[in-house]
Amino acid sequence: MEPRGARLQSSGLRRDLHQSPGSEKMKKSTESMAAPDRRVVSSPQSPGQGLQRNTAPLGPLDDQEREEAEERKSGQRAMLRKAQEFFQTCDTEGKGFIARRDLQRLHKELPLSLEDLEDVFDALDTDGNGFLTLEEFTTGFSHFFFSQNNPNQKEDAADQVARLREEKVFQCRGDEDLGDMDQDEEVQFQMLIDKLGAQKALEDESDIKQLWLQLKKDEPHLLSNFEDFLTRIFSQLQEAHEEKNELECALKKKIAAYDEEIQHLYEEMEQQIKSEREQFLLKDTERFEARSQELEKKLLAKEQELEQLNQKQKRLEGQCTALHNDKHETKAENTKLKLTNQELAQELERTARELQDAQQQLESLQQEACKLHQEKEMEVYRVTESLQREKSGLLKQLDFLRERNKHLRDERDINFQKDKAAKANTAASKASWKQRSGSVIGKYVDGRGILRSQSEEEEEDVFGVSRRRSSLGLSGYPLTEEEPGTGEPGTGGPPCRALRRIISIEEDPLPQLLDGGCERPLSKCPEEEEEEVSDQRTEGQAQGTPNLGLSPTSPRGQPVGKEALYKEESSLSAPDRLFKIVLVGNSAVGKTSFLQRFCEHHFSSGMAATVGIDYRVKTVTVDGSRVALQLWDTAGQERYRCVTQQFFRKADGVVIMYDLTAKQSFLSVRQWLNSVEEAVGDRVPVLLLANKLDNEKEREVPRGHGEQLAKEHNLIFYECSAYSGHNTKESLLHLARFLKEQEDTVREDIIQIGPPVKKKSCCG
Ligand SMILES: Nc1nc2c(ncn2[C@@H]2O[C@H](COP(=O)(O)OP(=O)(O)OP(=O)(O)O)[C@@H](O)[C@H]2O)c(=O)[nH]1
Ligand SMILES: [Ca+2]
Ligand SMILES: [Mg+2]
Repeated sequence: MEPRGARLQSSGLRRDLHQSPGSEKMKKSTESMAAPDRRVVSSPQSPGQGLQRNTAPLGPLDDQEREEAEERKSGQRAMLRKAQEFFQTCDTEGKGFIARRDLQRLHKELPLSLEDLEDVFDALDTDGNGFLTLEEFTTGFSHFFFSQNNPNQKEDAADQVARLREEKVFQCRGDEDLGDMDQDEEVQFQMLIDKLGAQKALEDESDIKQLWLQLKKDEPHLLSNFEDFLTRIFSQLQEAHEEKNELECALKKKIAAYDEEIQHLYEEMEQQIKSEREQFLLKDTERFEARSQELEKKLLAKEQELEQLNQKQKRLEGQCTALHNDKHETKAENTKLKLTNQELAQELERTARELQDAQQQLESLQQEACKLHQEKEMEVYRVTESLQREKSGLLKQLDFLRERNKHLRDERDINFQKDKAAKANTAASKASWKQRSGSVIGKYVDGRGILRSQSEEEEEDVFGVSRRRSSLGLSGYPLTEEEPGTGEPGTGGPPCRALRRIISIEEDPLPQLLDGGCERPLSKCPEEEEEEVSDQRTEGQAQGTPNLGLSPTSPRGQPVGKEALYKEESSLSAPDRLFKIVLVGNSAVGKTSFLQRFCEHHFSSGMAATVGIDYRVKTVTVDGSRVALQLWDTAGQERYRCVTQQFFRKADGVVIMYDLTAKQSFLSVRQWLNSVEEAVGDRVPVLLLANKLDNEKEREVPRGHGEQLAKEHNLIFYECSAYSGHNTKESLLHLARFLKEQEDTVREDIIQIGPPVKKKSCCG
């Protein structure tokens, strides 16, 4: 139930509005409400449309009325202004209309209850749409105003105003004359009020009291009607009030129910939210935990990695330090090594100097040795040469003696009759020397035997020489072999002396030719000059012919009286160097025949087997230089092998010969190779010759075998024929060239003091 004060206040406001538009209270309140915009408050406003409409139907007025109208008009304007100001105060948001709640908001600022304000709103909201336009608002205001101030308005309006005026009067009077009321009347009225039961319904009973008092005083007959009316009204009011209370009660209940429901819903919602939140939190926590575990794992891994890296770094640091130390050590060592190096370099320099000195010394020594060697060779050659000369002289003498012998034989034939016994003797001795079993010496021995018996003085000289020629290197072996055959042992001193002379290859010499001496080496083949010409053909022909023409019938082909001619020629072509070449091979392979072909350019069948050793010298031109070849012809017969062996030692080259028509001679080649190797190793080049190529019909050794053997032992290989002369010269020239080239290389090496050269391959 609303307090009484509120109802009174509400009527107070209405009173204020009716009484004076410019009343202080209202002004104050509106001003306070419009405080945010004072300009609006102060500026005068043009009157609204509704105002003009309302003011238009004013009729003709007298002066007083005009004054009143004027007054009304100004009051109207002020009222309108106030209404607008109030409207704006209410419409704080500037929407252009006032909603119910806008007005309700003012209940704190205005001395009105919410209920009063609602009543005001309902009254102003003429179209009932729930909000007040400015027009509605001002119209409402002016309606109040005009209905209050204009008595010429419609009847109901006039009534209203009159009533309001009465009210006003009563109020004033009530205020002023309350004390004047009779105690009696007061009691009467109270009784009425009690009867009506209006105390509860009426907040301010003064109005009714005054009305009742007035009625009682002015028209007492209407009083009962009024009282009935009041009773009816109040009963209705009571009913309405009760109804209202009931409704309020129901509303409250409903509100409570709603509240409860809302509370319930709220709680439910809260519960739901809570559970949701919890779930979410749970999930979140789980996720967070999982994530944190993951992160922890990662962190752990990272930490381990870090640890590893740390260790690595430490290790590297350690290594660094070690390396640093090493570096220092190495530096120190380096310095030491450098010092050592310097020392060594100095030493090396010193050694090099010493070496150089030594080399120089060596060189000079070598030169000296070379010189000595040359001198020696020259000496030996000179000796050989003199021997040759001697030999040649002796041969001449022999020829002469043979001639003599012939003569003597002739004489003997003449004397045959005289001495028969002597004749028979001589014939027998001669026959025994005709066989091949004999040796070259045999011829001389044969001659000597005869000579000896014929001429004692001449014989001595002749035999001395002839024996030497045939028994070279044999220590008089032929003598013991052959003398018995002749039945004439070496009785005299001279023959023994001559035969015992040993000419070994060691003593063998560089020809005197090298000295450029004019002495002619008689041991040379008679056709030597011709041979040289074979290299330089034009010369040879001219020289060769006279030789042959002069040649006497001597078996060894040494023409008498040729010596002078050779002497002259020899001076023209002195050899640069001398090579000693030893020929070996089984007996009868044709060594002697080969040499004869090579040196003398002819072949004689029925050659006697060589006894011991023989030699020839031949000068050839190889690549523009003169080379003297000292060719040692050995005896192939078994019994002379030990002699042959000795000759290998000083040989520069060896020729091993086999007979391609005699397989045995080829099979023996290996033995010969062994012998050579035993004596000189493999430092000496070997020429393997297969002789008798002319006799192809009887060939027993295929060419391939010879080639194969040569290849195996790194030999020079030729097939030749002493008979036809095929390959005789070529093969020996090949060997000579090889020897020369080898020597050239060695010489160069000696000069350069280089390392010793390996033996050069001969079959290139
Ligand atoms: N058909 C032919 N017969 C030859 C050839 N060479 C040599 N003869 C003959 O073979 C025989 C032996 O010749 P020699 O020259 O005495 O043999 P050798 O090798 O000197 O013999 P020894 O002095 O005993 O070592 C002789 O009857 C020669 O006529 C040749 O090329 N062809
Ligand atoms: Ca409205
Ligand atoms: Mg021979």
